[in-house]
Amino acid sequence: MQTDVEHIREIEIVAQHGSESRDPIVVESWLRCLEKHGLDPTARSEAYIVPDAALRQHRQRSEDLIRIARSGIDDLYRLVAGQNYVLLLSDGCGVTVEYLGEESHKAELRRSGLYLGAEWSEARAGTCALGACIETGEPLIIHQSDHFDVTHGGLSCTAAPIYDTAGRLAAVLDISLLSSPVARTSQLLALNLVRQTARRIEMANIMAESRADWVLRLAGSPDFLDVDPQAALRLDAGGRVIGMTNGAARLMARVLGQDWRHGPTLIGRHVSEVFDLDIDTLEGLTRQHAARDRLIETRDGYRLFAHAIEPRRTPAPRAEPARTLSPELRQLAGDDPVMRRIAEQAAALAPRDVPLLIEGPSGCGKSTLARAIHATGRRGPFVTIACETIGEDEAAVLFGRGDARGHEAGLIASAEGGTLVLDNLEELPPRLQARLVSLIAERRFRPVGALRERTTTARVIVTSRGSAQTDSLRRDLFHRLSGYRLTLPPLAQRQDLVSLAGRVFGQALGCPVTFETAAASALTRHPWQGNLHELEAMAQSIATSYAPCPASGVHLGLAQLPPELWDVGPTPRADTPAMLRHVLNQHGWNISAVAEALGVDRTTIHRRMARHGLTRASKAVSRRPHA
Ligand SMILES: Nc1ncnc2c1ncn2[C@@H]1O[C@H](COP(=O)(O)OP(=O)(O)OP(=O)(O)O)[C@@H](O)[C@H]1O
Repeated sequence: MQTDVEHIREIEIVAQHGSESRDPIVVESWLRCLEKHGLDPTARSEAYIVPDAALRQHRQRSEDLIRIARSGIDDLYRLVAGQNYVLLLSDGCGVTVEYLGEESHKAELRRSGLYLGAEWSEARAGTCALGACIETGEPLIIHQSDHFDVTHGGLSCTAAPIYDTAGRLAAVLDISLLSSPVARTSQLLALNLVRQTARRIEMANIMAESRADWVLRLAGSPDFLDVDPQAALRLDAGGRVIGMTNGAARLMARVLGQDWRHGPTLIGRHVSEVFDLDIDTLEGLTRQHAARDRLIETRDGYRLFAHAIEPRRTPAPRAEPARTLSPELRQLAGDDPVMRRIAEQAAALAPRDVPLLIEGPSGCGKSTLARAIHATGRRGPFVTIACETIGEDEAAVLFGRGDARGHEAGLIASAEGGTLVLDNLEELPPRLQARLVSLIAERRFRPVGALRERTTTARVIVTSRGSAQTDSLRRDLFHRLSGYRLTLPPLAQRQDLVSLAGRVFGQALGCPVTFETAAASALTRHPWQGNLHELEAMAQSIATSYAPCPASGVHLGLAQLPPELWDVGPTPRADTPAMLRHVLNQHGWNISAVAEALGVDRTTIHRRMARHGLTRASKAVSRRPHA
């Protein structure tokens, strides 16, 4: 058994020379504690229990997850309780929102932090299973002297992450022992148990969310396929992925050559990019067929058994909620199913007093969405802070000032009663980001030089260009926001690209704009790396050639579009969603005319429309007048 002095000495040696004997996951966490969190191994800090009001907030945010996780964690606790384990469920900030432990040990457990409300983020508690699991996204064991802080040196903790169906870390499940006489390897069984329970909770979650959609469940063996699958995907009527378990995210990422940690970027990919199947072939994978026959292959050559579960038919049409969208959100959603779903989520969140994170690449419409949410749900001022314009020493611009040098209101105070948008927050200097944690979590902020904190009633919306899991957007800020997060797709993925381009060109030219098929096809194949910024710039670049524009409008061919669109690459498949929508619009949704134009029969058009989720309801949205 190591003494405290030996433990601190070991951390110092590992910091300089690395370690052969410690698990690399532990070594990396120690280094993060020293370098990223600035923790001191010689300082002992007792477990921290958040105040009751903060705990209530954390539990409220995790309510849905706790409900769904309930039976899984009860089962797990029953399995391990006899061996003195305590079970903790933490949210993405490391705050324990659910706890199962022996009542008779309550006082000791509370002292050690194995208790409701204990905060186990790495930044606060040093290396610990919950904190390291949040940082790495991996299941892991932190046993006794693996802990950074000697205060926790008796604990043995094993944790696994739970992801939501959008691929974001939602919670961490942990089982811990107050003191364990045995070696680290004894926890390997515990690790498997926690990992399996986390997987089952994710499975229950995706099933609860997917009643009206296809679910594709996967397993390596036909025997467990229908009872305990390893991964699951939720698919829309067009075969695009709209939800997944972490097992499925890892599988997709491997096939697509991406990092699974960027889970949200996998949403919207087509199932046929990952497996040798399409929405039309899912019926052959339902339980009507023997499990052994439901074999599919991934695009990188691995075989898996699959179980497709059909959507439950409900009498209410799915497009119904679109009618309840505010004009601003309806305009923003255009005629794209993914955007429509985002607009529906935004409409539900607009009246709620919660901080929001909107993310997506530059120019995909983050600020516009923030404004639409404000217009939908709030009165009062709408204040946008362009974070790239605020320097390290300009805290007073944001927070105001309240010292001998006088009083200054600051931008945060100017949003009182309205909406405060922190635009591209990752551009704000890290020291100022740190000061925003309490603004986002509790709406409190302290003006420069002031002794007291102030509160604000402004609703905070943060936008971010990157994947918010990057280091520049502080992890604790990100976790405080991650419960309410809207991820906008890049322009190239939008199904309504051609009609949207028509609107943007129409605005620039000052008259209605439509496109010939070759021009529309070029638009759908351009990568649009600058998203709407690039589309708007392109529209502006040709606008002068059409001034004055005839009131009857213009029908643009490929030659009238800028040369960067001429190199159109491979011939388009006429059934890509954006092209099909374009041809449908061109022919006033007359299926016979569309079938004739594309040289296929009407049944094929109906099948393709179903595959891409193009319905008469979405047609109504597409025919809105030009903005
Ligand atoms: N749905 C939409 N339809 C038409 N135009 C849009 C839509 N959404 C955004 N725009 C326009 O596209 C441009 C870029 O949008 P916006 O500034 O909201 O993007 P952003 O993601 O916040 O960009 P950045 O990351 O550069 O700050 C703006 O001129 C905006 O008016």
